[in-house]
Amino acid sequence: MPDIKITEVALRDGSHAINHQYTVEQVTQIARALNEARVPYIEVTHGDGLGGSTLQYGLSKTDELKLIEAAVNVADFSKISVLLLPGIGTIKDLKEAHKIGAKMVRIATHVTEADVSKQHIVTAKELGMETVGFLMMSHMAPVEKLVEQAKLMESYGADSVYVVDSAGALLPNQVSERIKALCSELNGNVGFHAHNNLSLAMGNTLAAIEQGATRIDGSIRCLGAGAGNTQTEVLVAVLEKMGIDTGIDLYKMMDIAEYIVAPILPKPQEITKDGLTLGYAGVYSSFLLHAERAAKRFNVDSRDILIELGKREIVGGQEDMIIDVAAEMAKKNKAVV
Ligand SMILES: C[C@H](O)CC(=O)C(=O)O
Ligand SMILES: [Mn+2]
Repeated sequence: MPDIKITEVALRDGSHAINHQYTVEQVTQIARALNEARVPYIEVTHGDGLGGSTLQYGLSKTDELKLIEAAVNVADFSKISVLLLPGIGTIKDLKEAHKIGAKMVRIATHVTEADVSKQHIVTAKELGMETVGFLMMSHMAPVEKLVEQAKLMESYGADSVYVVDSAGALLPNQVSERIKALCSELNGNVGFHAHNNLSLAMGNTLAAIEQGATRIDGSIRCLGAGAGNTQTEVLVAVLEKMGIDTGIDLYKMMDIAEYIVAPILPKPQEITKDGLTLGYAGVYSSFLLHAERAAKRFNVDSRDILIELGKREIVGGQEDMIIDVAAEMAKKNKAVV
């Protein structure tokens, strides 16, 4: 039994970074290779979870059930996971994903809205799926609130609850206090999902592990929203050096990153000015491309849009506000000229 169980999220969180353009061929190739490298969990879904393919969130090139099925077909070791945000994905979507072979589901809510996850968690458990509560934008709630919400998810039946640093805004001490509190208050596993917008994904992940988190997310070659997540192959190497077992084959992961994932990246994953602004302003990482498009359309600075979104505490599901904010800025700029 590995000490730390890693969920590879490039085929879900990375969907944001490539504008939801995954093909069946790409998912098949990547999932097959990750399975051979013995990654415990591989998450495959639209970036915004089941049912995310909409004008609001971005249309997928390929029906996500086809992508999930493609991954299931080549994974005899790895469990295929799906993400579901209540309000975007439905119980029907969950049942369909389960029917085609998804073994784990992560039910994601804003950090203060765990109560909306109840029926989805209950249904997932009834279906016999491993079930995870995923508390997004965890930097926006004080520790006590986070604990309260995590306990709710556990009371509905979640096997694990994650602290999700959606904006890549948490500092290491803030991760430590959150994970420590959850580990002492919950009976199940505690997990951590990072974004690298402030270059802290690895440091924060190690802080989480030090405080007792045993479920950790990573994206190979950093293929995730914003500046990406904790880079999985690097994490495997670091943990190996620390004597922590992940059960994952390091050389195979390096090869997948170099020869399969890097060639499909539209551009190398790095901390750009906009990626950095996400972490600095505490904005949802998946807003990056939306804000960049709005900035171009309205001829305003994308950083100003992101800073304003942060001030207004805009969260996932409010993507239409990105356009509103950009339009307002353009109007103001015009008035000044
Ligand atoms: C729907 C989001 O992209 C989920 C996630 O990965 C995060 O909040 O971070
Ligand atoms: Mn994420």
